[in-house]
Amino acid sequence: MLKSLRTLFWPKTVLTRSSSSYVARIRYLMRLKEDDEACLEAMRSGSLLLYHTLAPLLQKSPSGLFQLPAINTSDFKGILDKLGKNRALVNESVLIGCTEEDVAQFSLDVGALDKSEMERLCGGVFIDLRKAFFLLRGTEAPLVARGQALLRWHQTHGFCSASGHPSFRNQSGSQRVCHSSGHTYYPKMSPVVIALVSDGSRCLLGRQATFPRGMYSALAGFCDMGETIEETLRREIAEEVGLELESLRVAGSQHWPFPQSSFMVACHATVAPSNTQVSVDLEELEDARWFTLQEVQEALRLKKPPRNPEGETPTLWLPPRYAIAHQLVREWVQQQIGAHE
Ligand SMILES: NC(=O)C1=CN([C@@H]2O[C@H](COP(=O)(O)OP(=O)(O)OC[C@H]3O[C@@H](n4cnc5c(N)ncnc54)[C@H](OP(=O)(O)O)[C@@H]3O)[C@@H](O)[C@H]2O)C=CC1
Ligand SMILES: [Mg+2]
Repeated sequence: MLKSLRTLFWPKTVLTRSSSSYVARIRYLMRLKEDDEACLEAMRSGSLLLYHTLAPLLQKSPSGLFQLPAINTSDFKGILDKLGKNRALVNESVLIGCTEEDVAQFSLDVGALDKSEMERLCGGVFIDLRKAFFLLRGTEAPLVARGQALLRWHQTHGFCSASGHPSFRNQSGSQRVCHSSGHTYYPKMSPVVIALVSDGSRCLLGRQATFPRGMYSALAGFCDMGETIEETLRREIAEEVGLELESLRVAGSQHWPFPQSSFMVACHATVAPSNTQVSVDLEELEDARWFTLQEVQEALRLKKPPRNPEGETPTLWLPPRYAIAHQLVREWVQQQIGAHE
């Protein structure tokens, strides 16, 4: 069991940290990305986030909460020794960050090793990332998403699209190079705009047929080549629900790992109260409709997803806390409450 291992839990982000230590850490990470030797050196004293076929390893803390165990690299080498596996596996990990104590953080997919044996030796369980998002809190959800996204990118970008030859990663995993064509490839995110549309008193939510029963989310769409955020959102809302936007305001952004990495730009948008007749594009969405403040507040109060069995009218539920759609809904609720005080 992992009891014999030194397990470090990821520290919480401190927003008031001094800028000098922040700058020093960023400069250190820059060097690790560019210098293979320095990266290998940092790996020796670094910590690892483990995945099995892209499912992250989670541990239950004594208080019953799930957390990400950051396993010391040297302890992980001990596990490989026990399994009779080559220690060089550690070098396949990719750099994902650095703690405030200057410990370099890496993620590694151990899909080539026996899953239950790894779970036993590490004292955790590999959980599908979508489920992990419901279990993790604070800065752990974005960290686990980042680690998975970078591993996935390497697993799916092994060849140069110009020459067809294999491409090779640098030690940190921040890029891949094809020695035949000379092309350098960097991890890619697709830009997406997501918006919570309001008519002043209600908000518009939609669902795709693949969503769990009862789940609705803010409307989203990928940017077409050359589009601005405003153009994408205007087009997507017109395409998906047949409405013309009156205004929009950018409210935040996040990296989203599903199905491939997206860069989500989140907005609050409005339509005129006289222009609320929804016409759903059923190719894109199964349903979209207006929800009242009360309906949304009830959904936010749910502690866990409702059962919603077939044949019964489903209870509304919303994307997980970490999804930016969830944050948009919470902000809208606050705006509505503020407007009526
Ligand atoms: N974090 C959050 O809160 C939320 C995140 N999202 C994410 O936003 C993203 C976009 O939302 P969605 O409504 O599905 O987008 P769209 O409305 O743009 O529809 C998706 C379709 O667009 C096509 N498409 C165009 N460009 C791309 C691209 N670069 N990558 C993949 N598909 C592309 C695909 O069609 P085809 O397969 O026919 O080629 C795909 O099925 C999804 O990844 C979703 O997971 C959505 C809601 C909430
Ligand atoms: Mg869409």
